[in-house]
Amino acid sequence: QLAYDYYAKSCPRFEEIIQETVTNKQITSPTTAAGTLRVFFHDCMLNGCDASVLLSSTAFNSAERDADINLSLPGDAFDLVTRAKAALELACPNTVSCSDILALATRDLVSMVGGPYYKVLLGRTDYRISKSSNVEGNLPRPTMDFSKIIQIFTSRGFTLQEMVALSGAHTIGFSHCKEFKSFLYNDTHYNQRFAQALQHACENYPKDQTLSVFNDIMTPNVFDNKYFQNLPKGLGLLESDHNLYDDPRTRPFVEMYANDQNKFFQDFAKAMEKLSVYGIKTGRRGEIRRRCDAVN
Ligand code: HEM
Ligand SMILES: [Ca+2]
Ligand SMILES: [Ca+2]
Repeated sequence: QLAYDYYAKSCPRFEEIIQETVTNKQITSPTTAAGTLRVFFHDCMLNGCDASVLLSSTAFNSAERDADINLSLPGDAFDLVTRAKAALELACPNTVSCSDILALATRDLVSMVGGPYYKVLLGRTDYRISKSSNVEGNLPRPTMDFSKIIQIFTSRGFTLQEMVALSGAHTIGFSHCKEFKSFLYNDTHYNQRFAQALQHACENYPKDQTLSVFNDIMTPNVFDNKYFQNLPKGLGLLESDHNLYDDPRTRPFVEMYANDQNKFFQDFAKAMEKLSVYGIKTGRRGEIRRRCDAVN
């Protein structure tokens, strides 16, 4: 049922409208690309790419978005989907799912900031269930035991190599100080000057909870393989970033991608295609939401 040209007849301008919306949003808010990529990842890992992460809580339901780990998901990503949905409802009412919008917008943003282009199958429907209580343990945290992080990926059918390739997403975007602050003082794998700079940058945390730093200090806004080149030099930010290089199970893939950006792009593109169809719903298992933040 899924097809690359799923909306060819029902909404011929679908791809064009997404492209337009994404371009306008990314130009005015350059953090949109990373934010949207992370939202998409968090949606897909939890019960599949079904836009469950986009639902708002109601009086009767605390949604995924309000789970502790998702509170830092940036408003710009949700705003992007809202804008695309509004434009699409004008062009072709009740036709395009929010999960398809998020999948395609993510692809366009990745390539807009320099990453690889890949094809996205379309025809997802949106799930009606989203519970904050389902989140814990299903999304990786930097402080988790590394074997647990590996298990989160492998239990969903991703190989170690695919996990490392996907983690290359940290070549863009930023992290809040709370995600690495305590680790800064306990880890010997940091480059010393980098650790000092980070301590300085986070000096006012926790008084100022909004303090954050770039995931990839070399090229924070460009999708490239610098993230992997940083890791062996102690320039990784999160404990989980460090673990990718320190753990012998994943180190060979880090080294491979650090040496070969083309290989990283090829593997990232393939892994994203695989992630994009993970756990998706079609037909009556879901619905075409009228608004992306509420069930019909
Ligand atoms: C390997 C396990 C992973 C862990 C432990 C992890 C953890 C985190 C954390 C803690 C942040 C900072 C969030 C914040 O403070 O706002 C972050 C940011 C980010 N993550 Fe991950 N992540 C992982 C894998 C991934 C994967 C596979 C992707 C996408 C395919 C991804 C995409 C991103 C992006 C793009 C950002 C930047 C968000 C922004 O700038 O708004 N991460 N990650
Ligand atoms: Ca989901
Ligand atoms: Ca980069």
